[in-house]
Amino acid sequence: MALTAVIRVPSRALLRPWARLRDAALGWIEPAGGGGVEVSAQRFASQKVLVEPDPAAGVAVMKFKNPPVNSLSLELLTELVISLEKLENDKTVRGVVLTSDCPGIFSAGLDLTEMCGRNPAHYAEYWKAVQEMWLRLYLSNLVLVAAINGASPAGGCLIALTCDYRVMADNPKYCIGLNETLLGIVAPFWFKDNLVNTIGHRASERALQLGLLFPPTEALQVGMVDKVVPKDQVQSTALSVLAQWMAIPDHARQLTKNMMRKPTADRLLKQRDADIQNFVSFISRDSIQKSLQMYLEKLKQKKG
Ligand SMILES: CCCCCCC/C=C/C(=O)SCCNC(=O)CCNC(=O)[C@H](O)C(C)(C)COP(=O)(O)OP(=O)(O)OC[C@H]1O[C@@H](n2cnc3c(N)ncnc32)[C@H](O)[C@@H]1OP(=O)(O)O
Repeated sequence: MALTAVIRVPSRALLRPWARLRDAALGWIEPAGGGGVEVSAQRFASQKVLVEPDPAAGVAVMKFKNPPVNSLSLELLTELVISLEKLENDKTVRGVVLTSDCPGIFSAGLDLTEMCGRNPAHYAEYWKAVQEMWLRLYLSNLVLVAAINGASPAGGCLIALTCDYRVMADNPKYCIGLNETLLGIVAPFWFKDNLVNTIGHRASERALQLGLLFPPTEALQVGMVDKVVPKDQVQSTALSVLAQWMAIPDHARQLTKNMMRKPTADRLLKQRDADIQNFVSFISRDSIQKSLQMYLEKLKQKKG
């Protein structure tokens, strides 16, 4: 991967490359001149997120690669944020297509194994990473187009909802939606806000309470996706849409996007810590842990 962003990081963290990269990606870095050292991010080859830049076109394709189902593990979330940050800082890139490298699955959503049987400190770290992913994507200055080439429940749907435009493959087996209630859990307010901003209040109320997973044609009808095309045209269509959006002057489009989205993002930014505490206490409940364990068991038994 030809990404060569240089990140200034605190020298103390050199002992822990993983934590250092995460800190840099999440913005926990010393200011320039603060005694850090410069390292090329290219040295740390990404494994869960593949980025294919096309500088001539000013675009990149970002592919999630966390088989079998692209669950959003802490590692994938961290790599996603790092990759996005590099692209934001790359002056040759103005737009990104987000898609999946796993056949038939865009993303299975948050990684249930990160939310089951762990300790409160882990839940807090995980939730902070989920928040960070959403904030970075939702407020990105880049044009983001989701090429939804597979199933996209819950957190997978959330990623698609952060994009400026969604193209979905026409396979009726691929469903998209915020199905949290089916797991006995509740979509956080910022998931809900992002959905309401996309499909409106009444449709969101119904979709969220019932945990609806929409097949492509229904997703199109309700406005959850913008275009449905045959599977082999998803990426090319997403790239064409990207080109249309990139015909608009960046500064005008970016200011408009920010004007539309900032109030929603600010709601979370103002109460990030409280939101983390809320998540930790909710997810730590015995009843919630039991529900999630049962759901995971059901997924496993489906095979046998
Ligand atoms: C106050 C705050 C409250 C908390 C808010 C929390 C918000 C939560 C958001 C979420 O995103 S929760 C996750 C929701 N995701 C789902 O419900 C999807 C579950 N998965 C599926 O429906 C299916 O796996 C699939 C995506 C449709 C793919 O089906 P397929 O038949 O292709 O694969 P499977 O055999 O089902 O799965 C393979 C393998 O992967 C494991 N797995 C599936 N999904 C997840 C996941 N989200 N996290 C972790 N692991 C997952 C599944 O158990 C199988 O494992 P093995 O049996 O191979 O060990």
